[in-house]
Amino acid sequence: MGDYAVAVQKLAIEIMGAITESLGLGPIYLTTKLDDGMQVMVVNCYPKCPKPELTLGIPPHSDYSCITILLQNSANGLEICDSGDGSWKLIPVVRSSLQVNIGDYLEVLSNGRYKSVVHRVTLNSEKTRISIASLHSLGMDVKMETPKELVDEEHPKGYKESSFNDFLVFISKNNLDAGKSFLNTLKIQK
Ligand SMILES: O=C(O)CCC(=O)C(=O)O
Ligand SMILES: [Fe+2]
Repeated sequence: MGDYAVAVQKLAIEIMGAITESLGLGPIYLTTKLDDGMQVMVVNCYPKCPKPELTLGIPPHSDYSCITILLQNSANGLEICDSGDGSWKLIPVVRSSLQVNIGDYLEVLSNGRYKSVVHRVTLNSEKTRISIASLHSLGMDVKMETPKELVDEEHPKGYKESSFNDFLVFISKNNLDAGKSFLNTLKIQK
């Protein structure tokens, strides 16, 4: 697990380099902040369920990360919400691959050009599902903000800045199962 954690952090920094480059910010824009930042590893186990239609493994949420890199066993279950019509789409497991999800931080950084993905996990009656999620973000008190290069008349600043600590304060006071989203509290009403 230790070797995997180190390798996946390195990969996250590389992917984020490509993403910041795609935003015109250059490939090392966030490297130091991510290197010094938070990596949260979550190991999820969803046992077989005789009546999977009656429950969920994880309710709908978005991740408070820049990106989340997910390693899964062969049991399907991850679904993402189609922001167009609100329908749920199954993400089939592809053998020997990692799933990369965009988190709230990247939506803030990119001023909405990249969208944080709302996802959930369903259960199944045949197989136990195991996943390891690695969430990559900045340091506890380091605020993520939209750089001025990504704000102009056509793209006014859409998000307030926030840190991981701000997120922790939010979840300690709100029930995320009730559909409350931290990202929504950051959106600037236009
Ligand atoms: O188990 C999965 O596929 C997703 C897990 C997840 O969404 C999370 O840990 O935030
Ligand atoms: Fe998640």
